[in-house]
Amino acid sequence: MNEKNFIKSRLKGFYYAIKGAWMLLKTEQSIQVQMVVSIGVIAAGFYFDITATEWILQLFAIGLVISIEGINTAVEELANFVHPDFHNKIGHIKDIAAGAVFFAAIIAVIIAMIIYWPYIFQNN
Ligand SMILES: Nc1ncnc2c1ncn2[C@@H]1O[C@H](COP(=O)(O)OP(=O)(O)OP(=O)(O)O)[C@@H](O)[C@H]1O
Repeated sequence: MNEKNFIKSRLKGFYYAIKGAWMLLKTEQSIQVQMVVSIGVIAAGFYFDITATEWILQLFAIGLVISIEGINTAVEELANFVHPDFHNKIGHIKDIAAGAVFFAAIIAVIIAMIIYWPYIFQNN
């Protein structure tokens, strides 16, 4: 593959990724909820004027949750496509994918508590 084709295929990959991100935002309620929560904590970040390190942790947590939620959606879509009917194995696969989101969400909540607890409850 020459250099021009390489750049072209990378740009195409980028376009598909943007398209996928837009589809997630437009169609997936779980992603829309995560987006609203993310906007809320970003607003809180500005309101409490959190430090650069806290911003990094907060943005990392937001990225982690939204990314895993997106992968969970892809797993669900794939499961529904491969086996549209009820099957214990499909249920198991979907539960595991949802479990991954749970881990990320719990960590994000803990990070948010560590960041905001001092700003909210220790006014000094
Ligand atoms: N085809 C299936 N076979 C067995 N269990 C399923 C199947 N589809 C869903 N389940 C069970 O229902 C749970 C929720 O499924 P899913 O995440 O697809 O949500 P939904 O309520 O079916 O649809 P949506 O999230 O799109 O509103 C799964 O974690 C799994 O336990």
